[in-house]
Amino acid sequence: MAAARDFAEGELVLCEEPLLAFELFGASPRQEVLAQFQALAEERKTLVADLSDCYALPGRPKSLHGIVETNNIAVYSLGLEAAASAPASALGVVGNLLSRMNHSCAPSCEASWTSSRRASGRIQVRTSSAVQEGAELTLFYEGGLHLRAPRAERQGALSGYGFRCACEGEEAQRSDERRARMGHVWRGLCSGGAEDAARPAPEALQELLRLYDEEALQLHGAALGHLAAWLGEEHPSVEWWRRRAPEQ
Ligand SMILES: C[S@@+](CC[C@H](N)C(=O)[O-])C[C@H]1O[C@@H](n2cnc3c(N)ncnc32)[C@H](O)[C@@H]1O
Repeated sequence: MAAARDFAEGELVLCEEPLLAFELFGASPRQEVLAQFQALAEERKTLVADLSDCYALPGRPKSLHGIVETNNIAVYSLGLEAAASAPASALGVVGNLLSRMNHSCAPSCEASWTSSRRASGRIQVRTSSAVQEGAELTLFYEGGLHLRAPRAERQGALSGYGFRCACEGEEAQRSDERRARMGHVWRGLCSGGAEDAARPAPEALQELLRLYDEEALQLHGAALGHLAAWLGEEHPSVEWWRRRAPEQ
């Protein structure tokens, strides 16, 4: 999907009612998807069926499962109501426009849910940096979960989408080191480094933000969702990050 005009950072690219939106870490996502699909109006069923299925063999029919695996984008949102058993508030979302977007490990856009309530929300995509007319509008399919991981790990996480992300180039080695460091700092923040409520580990957060900048990753909304899910919305680190997040 290419930009039809210039977009400023943080601009709304699309906002749509999802075709399917299921709990990624729910007890039975396949059954949930099937029930949602069966409840769709006929024309919306056709929109789902028109999406690609990277699992379908040549000449053989597509399957709902294959379409969902190929097209669901993981979205983590602050305060999103989730099943009590879920480790994070995460939805797998299939959308008529959303699912036309390609993946990039340094994406130009970020997807989020418009509401703290799953039932009343829509999926929206905003640019995370300025995008020029004609440039591709891309998303990180895994919703940021594997964003702070080296290339090999990202490629493994993306294998279910039926393509191999071609992050190459001279910078690949340095990028791997930076993302490994991002993962390390991130895990420190989530498992103790930011536990002290009076002192939200500002050095670690600043290092993390600097690494985001060096990687040209302006995805603070996704980072915010993860922090909130793991530390709780009231944690000072979450508040610190919230001030840098794009408008919802
Ligand atoms: C969610 S769909 C994306 C929309 C699809 N390109 C279309 O034309 O409708 C996912 C599929 O797009 C392709 N794709 C997405 N991002 C890609 C990338 N970075 N490199 C290669 N193929 C990609 C893969 O075939 C993948 O199975």
